[in-house]
Amino acid sequence: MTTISPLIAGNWKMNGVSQSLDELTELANLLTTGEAPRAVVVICPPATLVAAVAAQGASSGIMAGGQDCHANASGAHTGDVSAYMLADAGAQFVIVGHSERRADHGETDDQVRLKAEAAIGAGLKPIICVGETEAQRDAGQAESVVAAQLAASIPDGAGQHEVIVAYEPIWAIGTGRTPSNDDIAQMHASIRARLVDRFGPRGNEFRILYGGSLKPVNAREILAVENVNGGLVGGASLLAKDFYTIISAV
Ligand SMILES: O=C(CO)COP(=O)(O)O
Repeated sequence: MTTISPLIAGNWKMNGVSQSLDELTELANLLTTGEAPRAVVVICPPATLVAAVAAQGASSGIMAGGQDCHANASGAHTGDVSAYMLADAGAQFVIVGHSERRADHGETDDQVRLKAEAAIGAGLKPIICVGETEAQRDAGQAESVVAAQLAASIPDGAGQHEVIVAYEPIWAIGTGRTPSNDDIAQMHASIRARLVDRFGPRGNEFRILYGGSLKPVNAREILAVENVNGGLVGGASLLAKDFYTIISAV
């Protein structure tokens, strides 16, 4: 099995104004004064802060990412931001297909795939999110739902680029609940198998992140689960100390 360098990404969601960059400064201090982090560290702030995070994070190795992008490079799309614009602002990553966008904006797998393609085209690394609802898990459909999302959301060209998958069970997001380690292991193994099926040995090199109530208290055990190659952190990424504790748990 190829060794994959783990990645911890903070998704600030619609939290954070310019003062929040104080947290970034604190995180940078923790990262540069403590033991060198064993993970690639990414912060995905609101679009208004991407340029500031990219500029301010650079000296401590923190990279910036967007939380979404439009599938087109430019055009009449009021309120949207393209992958090129994020790259131009200094981003290196972009989250696509987050369940909150799938739910709030009716985003389909096809749209998510087009966004991922746009991201790749702009030189960004897409973090493609998948995950089941609680009802789907209770009905024993979690793996088939995620498999269908993977099949339709990941572009065919992903094997030639750096594409990251994030498994985020919807019922675990912001709830303080997480799947058992066995359930996480089973889902990540299933995702891995599908990636290898589709992309051959290259499928072993994709990072598969876990997201959903990843916290300082559970990070060490979740991040140690096989095929968990890092995390996508919401609430706990807003405080530098908490986020640093998760990074250090790798
Ligand atoms: O949605 C998430 C990250 O994208 C997870 O959010 P929480 O860590 O707040 O559960």
